[in-house]
Amino acid sequence: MALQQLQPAPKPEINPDSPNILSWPDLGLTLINGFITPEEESALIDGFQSLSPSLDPNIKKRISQHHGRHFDYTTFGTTSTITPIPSYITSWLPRLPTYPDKGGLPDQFTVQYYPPGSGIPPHVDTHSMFGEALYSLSFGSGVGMAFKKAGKEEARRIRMPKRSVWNNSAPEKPVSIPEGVYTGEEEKPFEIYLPARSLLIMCGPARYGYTHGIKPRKTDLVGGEVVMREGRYSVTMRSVRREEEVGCDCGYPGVCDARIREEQEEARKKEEESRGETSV
Ligand SMILES: O=C(O)CCC(=O)C(=O)O
Ligand SMILES: [Fe+2]
Repeated sequence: MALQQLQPAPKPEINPDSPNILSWPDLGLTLINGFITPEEESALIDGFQSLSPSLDPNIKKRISQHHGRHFDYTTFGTTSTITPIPSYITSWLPRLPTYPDKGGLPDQFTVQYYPPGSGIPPHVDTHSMFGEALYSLSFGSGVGMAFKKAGKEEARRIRMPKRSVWNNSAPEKPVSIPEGVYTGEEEKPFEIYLPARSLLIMCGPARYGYTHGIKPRKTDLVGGEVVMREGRYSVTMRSVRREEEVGCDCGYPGVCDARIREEQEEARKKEEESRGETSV
C-alpha cells in the first residue's frame, strides 16, 4: 500500500530545559517524549492483556477497555458506572501535568489496542462532557496522529449523531451549519508522530476546533524514513465535567455539541410555536 503522505507537522518549540518536551502553542498541543519508562510500558501491556486474555493475535480492529467514569458512545453522555483505576495507571498518574482550569486530574481512562493497519476516524471529542485538557499516552508502538482544522464536512458529521442525549431519533433532514463560521477554505491535515511512551496533551484549538484521528496504515514516515507500525496501545485520559460544568462556550460553534444542542432546541421551540399558531 502506498504511503499516503499528509502535510508535515508544523515546527514545534523545544523546551530548552527539557528537550524531550515539544510544544505547538498556537495549536494548544504538547508532546512529552519518554513520559513513562519501559518498565511502566511493560506493566501497561501486561495489564491490558490480563483483562483480555483471549485476545486474538490476528485481530484487525481496535479494541478498548474502560476505567474510571464511563462514557456512552451511543448517547455521547457519561453513565453512572465507575470502575476502579488499575495500579498500572495510578503508578505514573501523579506525574501527569494538570491544569485546574482545564479539568484538573483526569477521572476517565480508555485503554485501546490498535493492531498494525488499524486506526481511528477523524473526530472531535465531545466538548460539553469533558474538561478542556485531553491526554493520550502511547505505548507498544509509535503512530502518526492526523490533525485537521474542522470544516463543514466535519461539522456535518458531528451534527448527525446516531442517537443523542437530547434527541433519541436520528435527524433525517439535512443539518444546518451556522453561516459565517467557515470561510470555505479547508485546511489540509497534518500528522504528528507520537513515539511509544510519549504523552500528548491537547488543549485550546487542537482540542476544540481540530479533528484528530489515526489513518489505518501499516507504516509511518518518521524523519524521512518509513517505519513499520507495531501493535500500538494508548490511554486516553479525560476529566468528566460535573453537572454544573457541563457545557461549552468555545470559539468553534460549528463542531461544538453544546451549541448544536442549543440550536436544535431553538429550532424545536420555533417549530412548536409555529405549529401552535397554525392550529389556532
Ligand atoms: O489512541 C489515541 O491516541 C487517541 C484516541 C482518541 O482520540 C479517542 O479515543 O478519542
Ligand atoms: Fe479522540
